[in-house]
Amino acid sequence: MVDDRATGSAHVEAPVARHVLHVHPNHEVWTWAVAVAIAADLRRELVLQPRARLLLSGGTTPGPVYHALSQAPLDWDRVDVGLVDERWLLPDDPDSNAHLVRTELLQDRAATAHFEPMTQAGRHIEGAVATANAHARRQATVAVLGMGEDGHTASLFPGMADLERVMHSPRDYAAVDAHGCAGAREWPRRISLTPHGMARIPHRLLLLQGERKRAVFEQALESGDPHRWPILAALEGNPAMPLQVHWHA
Ligand SMILES: O=C1O[C@H](COP(=O)(O)O)[C@@H](O)[C@H](O)[C@H]1O
Repeated sequence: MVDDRATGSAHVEAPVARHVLHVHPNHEVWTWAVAVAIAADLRRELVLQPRARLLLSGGTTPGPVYHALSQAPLDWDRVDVGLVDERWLLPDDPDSNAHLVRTELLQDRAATAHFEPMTQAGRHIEGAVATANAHARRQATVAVLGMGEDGHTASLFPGMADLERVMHSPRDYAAVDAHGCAGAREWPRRISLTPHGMARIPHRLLLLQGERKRAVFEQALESGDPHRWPILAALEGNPAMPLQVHWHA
């Protein structure tokens, strides 16, 4: 474990470094450390490229990070913001991932970022997937991932009917049907980044909170079975760019 004396955070590199675990002492340090890491990745990209792309997850975990990130001094008008996954809900539905991004990130300095919601009134799910795949032709710089206690990431749920097809899809995004998966809660119809899409993104951050999620992540690593533990898909990618896991108790 390596100490970062300035923040009280520490990080552990896995023996074959497919991930690096950053252990933060509390929620506030976790929030700001993750926001600063995302901003640094975007800033580096904006030095090299005219625009940068950021893909964001929804759920209950990342809101405070997005809020902190909205205050980062960046050329936000050169940043495109897309989604890692979306529930088949309209973008202004309070349970949509788009709503979380709009209310927590696209404020303050980040208000000028260009947002690409996945859903639109009157659009069929296949049309929304096609648009998401068209946007994905532009390589994303950073993806912020979450994980449910069932081991799902994005909208890749263990046991869902479509999992095999989606796990091997050659496209970046796919429509998924997670009927019967408790982790999908009341939104089984979704659009998700696929393992193929995830692996193309150089900077992948996984945000975890609590002992339970850390234990689930460790159980997944131990098992090595991505069908039981879709979170393992987040480990795939450029071996020189391991998944950055940020955790606090
Ligand atoms: O449904 C979803 O859940 C995961 C994890 O959410 P959390 O509430 O456990 O933080 C999230 O990463 C994903 O984007 C979302 O659609």
